Amino acid sequence: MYHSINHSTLSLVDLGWSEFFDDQIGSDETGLVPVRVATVHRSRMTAQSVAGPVKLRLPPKTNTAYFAVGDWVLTEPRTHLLVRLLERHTLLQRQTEGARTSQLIAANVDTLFIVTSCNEDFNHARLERYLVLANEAGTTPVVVLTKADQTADVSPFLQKAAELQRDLDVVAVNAKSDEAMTALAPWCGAGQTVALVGSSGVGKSTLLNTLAAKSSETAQPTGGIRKGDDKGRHTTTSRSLHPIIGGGWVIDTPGMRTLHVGDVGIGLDILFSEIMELAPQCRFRDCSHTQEPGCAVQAAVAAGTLDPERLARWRKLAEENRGNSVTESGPRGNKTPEFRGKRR
Ligand SMILES: Nc1nc2c(ncn2[C@@H]2O[C@H](COP(=O)(O)OP(=O)(O)OP(=O)(O)O)[C@@H](O)[C@H]2O)c(=O)[nH]1
Ligand SMILES: [Zn+2]
Repeated sequence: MYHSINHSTLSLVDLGWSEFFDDQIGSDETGLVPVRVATVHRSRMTAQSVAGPVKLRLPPKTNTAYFAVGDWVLTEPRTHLLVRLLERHTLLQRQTEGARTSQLIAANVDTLFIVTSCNEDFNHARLERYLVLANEAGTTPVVVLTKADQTADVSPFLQKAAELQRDLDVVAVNAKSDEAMTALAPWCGAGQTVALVGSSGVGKSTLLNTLAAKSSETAQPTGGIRKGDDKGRHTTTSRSLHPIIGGGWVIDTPGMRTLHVGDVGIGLDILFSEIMELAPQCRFRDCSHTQEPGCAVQAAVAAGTLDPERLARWRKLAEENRGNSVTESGPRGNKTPEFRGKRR
């Protein structure tokens, strides 16, 4: 089976362009060409243009760490010289331990496919961290449960995933099969951008190869999983923008071992909305929901409508977020909130 992308039929809208970006073009910039960043390396970057892939010419002293895969940039038509980065619609980023700025994961992503498999990779606390990341970026999260073909019953996994966040979409697939493509089609239409995150070995590369219908020469290498511990080996090393068959774009991300949270207040409130909605009913406005009298959150735990482990995970993330946020005073309070995504 061989598929090819006919670049001559691509429009800017097919590439993910919208009014949001159009509105940013100055009257003196109409001669410049918008292209979408496809790969970011230490000293070089490539992009997708309506005419196909291009190698960007970078001005001297360009710091490529300020650019993310999925970014829209304006370029000189003949030289492909990078002129200006356009403001992002969404920005997925993560805090790195001890780092003063965050690491950019991907920009202008509509949907984040949070990939986990129907085995012991499934981990509430880890998935909740990915959900916070997506919520904070303004990106719609979808939990994709892979290896549905390797479990007798997917329903407990579907159930556990659906409980992670209100109105969360959850899909179970065999990442190796073309049916995965059909199941994920609602988020992969023309001009839509999805990104894949998840632990090593859950099937991100396999899913990417299915979505992009990679031939064996262009396929991402996939790692054979080690028997016994359900942990894969790291096989993905860099991120890039790939066309999805039938429309849309997919960005793969290298396995992220640690995912710290900071400056994600909105992301946390969306994730734990059932807890947030109880808080105003507590007797004390500054209730810590631990042992205060008249605490609506503790009452929900006692009534069996709120899982105490869920409450404990909220507490842990909220505390970590407080310690890592710029709005807090203290040693980390002088961080500059640069390059933050715009919320919808
Ligand atoms: N049967 C089955 N095997 C799968 C499925 N998804 C992934 N695999 C297998 O699981 C192994 C790991 O998949 P990868 O796609 O390499 O995982 P990854 O998430 O890209 O891993 P990293 O590159 O390390 O981040 C491979 O041997 C895949 O063939 C699935 O849905 N069903
Ligand atoms: Zn309370």
